[in-house]
Amino acid sequence: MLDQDIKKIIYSKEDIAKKTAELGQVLGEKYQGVNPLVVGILKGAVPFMADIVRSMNIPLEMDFMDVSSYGTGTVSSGEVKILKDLDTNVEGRDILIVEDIIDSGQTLKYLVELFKYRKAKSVQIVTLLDKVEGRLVDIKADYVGFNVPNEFVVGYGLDYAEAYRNLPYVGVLKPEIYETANE
Ligand SMILES: O=P(O)(O)OC[C@H]1O[C@H](OP(=O)(O)OP(=O)(O)O)[C@H](O)[C@@H]1O
Ligand code: HPA
Ligand SMILES: [Mg+2]
Repeated sequence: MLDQDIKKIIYSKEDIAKKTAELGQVLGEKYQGVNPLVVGILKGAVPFMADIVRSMNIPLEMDFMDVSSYGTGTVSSGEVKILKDLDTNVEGRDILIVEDIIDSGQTLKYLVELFKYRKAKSVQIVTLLDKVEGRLVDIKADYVGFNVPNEFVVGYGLDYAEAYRNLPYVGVLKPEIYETANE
């Protein structure tokens, strides 16, 4: 079973449900009356996006962008590629970017600059996990679920080589899983 590859659970299904409800409540109040464009970053943000928007009890629009810099490994290539762009024009819009994790910060730095260049009225970030020790560029989220330790984590959207996204919790993979893959 998928569970057998996990060394330890860091945030349980219940921890995540409580946190997304709290964040959604705060964001619903913050974005009341402005019809924000909530942008989920594929594919990792899908479970978090689905939970957070259902806790925001206000009119909003959703769109998705697919960017990737990790490929099948555990280290960012540093090069952010757009695999799917937004369908929506962001000019004059209040944008809330939804991410599963900020690690090196390269993905979000790129996106924030892109949306500002496209003349968004405001750009804010909500991330479930913030791995501050991973940071290589200067970027901060406006809303953070949990500060995660400097380990490669999987589950609740986060993958290793595209697997484990469907775990309902966030956990640390047993090191032998990626060590054998690198041999
Ligand atoms: O701060 P960074 O070092 O840029 O890392 C964070 C980004 O990396 C992951 O995406 P990935 O590129 O693996 O795509 P995925 O969501 O499809 O897994 C994650 O979902 C974030 O988008
Ligand atoms: O710790 C991580 N796990 C999965 N994907 C990631 N992308 C950046 N950091 C991580
Ligand atoms: Mg990934």
